Amino acid sequence: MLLRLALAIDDKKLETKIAGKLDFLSDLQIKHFGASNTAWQSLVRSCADIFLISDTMIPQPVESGLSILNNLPENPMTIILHGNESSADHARLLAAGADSVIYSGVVFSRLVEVMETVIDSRRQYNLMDRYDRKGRLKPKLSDFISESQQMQIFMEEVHQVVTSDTTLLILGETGVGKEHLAKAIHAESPRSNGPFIAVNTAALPEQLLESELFGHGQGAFTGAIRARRGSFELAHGGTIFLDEIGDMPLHLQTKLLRVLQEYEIVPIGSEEPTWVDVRVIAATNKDLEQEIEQGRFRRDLFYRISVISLTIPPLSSRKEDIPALIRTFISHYRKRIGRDVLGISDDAVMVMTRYAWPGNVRELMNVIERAMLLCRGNIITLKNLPEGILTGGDHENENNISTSGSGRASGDSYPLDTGQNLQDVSLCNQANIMFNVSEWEGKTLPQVRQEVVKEVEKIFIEQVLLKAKGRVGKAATMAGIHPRGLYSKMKQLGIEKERFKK
Ligand SMILES: Nc1ncnc2c1ncn2[C@@H]1O[C@H](COP(=O)(O)OP(=O)(O)OP(=O)(O)O)[C@@H](O)[C@H]1O
Repeated sequence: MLLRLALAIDDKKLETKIAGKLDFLSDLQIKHFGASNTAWQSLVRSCADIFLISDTMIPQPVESGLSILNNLPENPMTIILHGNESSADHARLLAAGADSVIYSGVVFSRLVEVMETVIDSRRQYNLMDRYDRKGRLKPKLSDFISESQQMQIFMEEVHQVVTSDTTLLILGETGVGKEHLAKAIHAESPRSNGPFIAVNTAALPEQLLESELFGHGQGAFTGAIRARRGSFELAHGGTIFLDEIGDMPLHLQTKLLRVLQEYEIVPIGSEEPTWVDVRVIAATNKDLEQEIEQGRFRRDLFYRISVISLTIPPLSSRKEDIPALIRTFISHYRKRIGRDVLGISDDAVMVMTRYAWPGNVRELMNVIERAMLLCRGNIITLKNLPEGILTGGDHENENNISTSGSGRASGDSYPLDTGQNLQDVSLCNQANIMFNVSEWEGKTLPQVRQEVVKEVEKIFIEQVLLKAKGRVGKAATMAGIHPRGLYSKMKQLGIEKERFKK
């Protein structure tokens, strides 16, 4: 983040000397306000992080003057240069809320030392403010679930680009984890000590977005009573994440292109460019090539941002990741919502694995959170899942299903899709997926046959009931048996039709 230092010192020579000494700090932007009668109003609206001002600048009584500065939204640090050494005056200013009071006649090197310390602590404060107050999850690349081959290949690509400082374009369907990935890349990049600032470019009207990105000066437009710093300035030394870049208005695309070429921003209403050191990660779920064809996206900007592009595979194409993601979210929400939910039944996992997840990981997270809130015991069951999931949506990509790693226990069940969806799985794997093979040890073939038949019947009946949405008559027709026969089987196997009703 760029730090703003506001100087209003009644000794012009001293002000110039201090500015000259601190000018080498690349994250410091120095603004001079002079010592005129009108300087105070501009100071208050300057959006500064640090004020270095003469005591003569503060309106009387000093207590109210300092309280105005202390109540500014930036929560600035105030250093007062005092014309005399009187410790009583210094104590009064400190009691009134100044962070530091220095005698203006002090040795110059001592004054610079104090300033450097204040600037450093402000840097730390800004970082703490960004990361700790909101207590957000800090994603790590190592936490990305990659049971599926698609995700393993994808994460290899990610690891190759994480340490480079190049602009990145992350593509993928909505909710697939583009911002999550951008945060993880930032956290493992050499910029991880700097801020990560995310801006959703589709969420704001054009003028607000421009101000959000580049900032504005005081009086830049009606209502701009105070200066405002833009996200590029806040992201100085770190990463800016431009979400939904495909929705950015054309005229801002031109401004953005300039930033990417020159690394300079010009706040609205200002003519003074400011240099920023920022890595840009952009994301979209739109087809940018198509947007270019339609004249809605600049080709030159596309080339600039897509030096490296990463496409996160949709959840529907990496269903092997679903059981592990479910477990991760259960333990995440267990802590967050304080519910003693320990796991999820296998039939619920199976149904979730077969669902198409158009809202991707976000939708999966929401379904788990909801299920945990509804769950009466400590295991999530089919009853806790929304109808849309139970009826399976369009059951897209069923041939991607695998439940490896779901930790099945004997006696649990899930509906099996008969036929082709297991074609490419070896026989041995099929057995392991469907049954707890280790429990067959020491049993005779007739005993195992009886157990297996019972299990297969259960799976099959659940499958037809699921398809028939709990209507026993329809399920019996699909199963090719009499409804009475199906009822008695269901009773014997402990299957309740209510679980499958819409
Ligand atoms: N691999 C993952 N592990 C854990 N949580 C994840 C993962 N991927 C995504 N999430 C979570 O899913 C939710 C949606 O992710 P995110 O906002 O990054 O998606 P997105 O692709 O940027 O969505 P949109 O296109 O709608 O902006 C977030 O709460 C995020 O923390």
